[in-house]
Amino acid sequence: MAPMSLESGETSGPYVERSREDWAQLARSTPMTLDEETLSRLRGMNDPTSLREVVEVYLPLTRLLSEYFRNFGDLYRSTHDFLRLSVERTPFVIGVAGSVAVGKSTTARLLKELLSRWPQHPHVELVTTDGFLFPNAELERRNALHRKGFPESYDRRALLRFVMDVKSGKPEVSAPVYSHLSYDIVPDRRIVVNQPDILIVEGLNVLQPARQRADGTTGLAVSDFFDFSVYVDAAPDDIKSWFLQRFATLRETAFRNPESFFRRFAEMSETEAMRYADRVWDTINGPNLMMNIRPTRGRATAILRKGANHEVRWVRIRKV
Ligand SMILES: Nc1ncnc2c1ncn2[C@@H]1O[C@H](COP(=O)(O)OP(=O)(O)O)[C@@H](O)[C@H]1O
Ligand SMILES: CC(C)(COP(=O)(O)O)[C@@H](O)C(=O)NCCC(=O)O
Repeated sequence: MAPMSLESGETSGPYVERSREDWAQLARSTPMTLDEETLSRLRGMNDPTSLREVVEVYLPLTRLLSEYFRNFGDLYRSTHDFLRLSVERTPFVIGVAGSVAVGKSTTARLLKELLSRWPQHPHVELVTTDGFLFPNAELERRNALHRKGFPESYDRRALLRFVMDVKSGKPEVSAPVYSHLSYDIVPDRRIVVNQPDILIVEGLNVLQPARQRADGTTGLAVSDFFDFSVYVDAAPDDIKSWFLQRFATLRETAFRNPESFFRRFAEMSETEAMRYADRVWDTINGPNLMMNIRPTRGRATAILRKGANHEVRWVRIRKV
């Protein structure tokens, strides 16, 4: 069978695809719980996600998620009855994947906010995988400082341990923290996740399958613990232009902070700084997208495909 083209909007096999218009119809009667002020707090830099986008794209997604969540609870209860186990319910885990600068953070933060507002008020936690990047000194030792964001730049074992601990119901599981300001892991700082009902794990590589070991066996990957996953998708040229626009905005804002690792880009000429950003895309983030991130797209439960103006044009769902 010829591989399915995601550009043409076809539907085939175990997937169903809905145009933006059809998708929006699926949650027509769902009440909107977010206001403009909350949305502006959740939006990433240069991300124009509107309240209309929340109503037409994210509410249907949360309705679908609530079906998965309910079924997950039923399955969990019945299998535990069968096994005569009396363990507390463990969290429902959602992965959010996609390129650098595609808007994953906005999607993940929106999901956190909308799911927390469900009638049963679940406790929702969000963790980004950048905390599991190796510190710069370790990346340097591994000759991988120019590979930040590639699968090998993460402490995958620690990330897997973190997700497994949370998923198995352990209290107070902690994760390291990354700072865009210092461009490094923050020493002596951890965030703590305490038995949430829902855990959202957001990052470039969260849909990667497990690696094969030298002896030919495969281990586990974080994606093995996902109960639902979302891939935020767009044309690579659009994502590159969003990355460059964001870099230009960061030059005017965050990079001006005297403590910013990127301070020198606020000080050099715009042409020079933008030439650097273009090179970062062409040598790091672009190749990582094409070689590692995009190939995991088909593994997601839901794909949100954005157009050049950031609006989601169509949604693809795995039927099974
Ligand atoms: N150099 C930087 N300085 C400050 N903030 C940054 C920098 N690079 C990225 N960010 C912010 O970090 C967050 C994550 O960015 P990214 O990993 O590109 O994911 P996405 O754009 O898909 O949400 C975004 O909110 C972005 O605005
Ligand atoms: C921090 C990131 C690797 C993304 O981390 P994630 O939370 O998606 O794992 C990325 O946003 C980034 O800043 N890449 C750096 C590329 C570079 O300038 O070297």
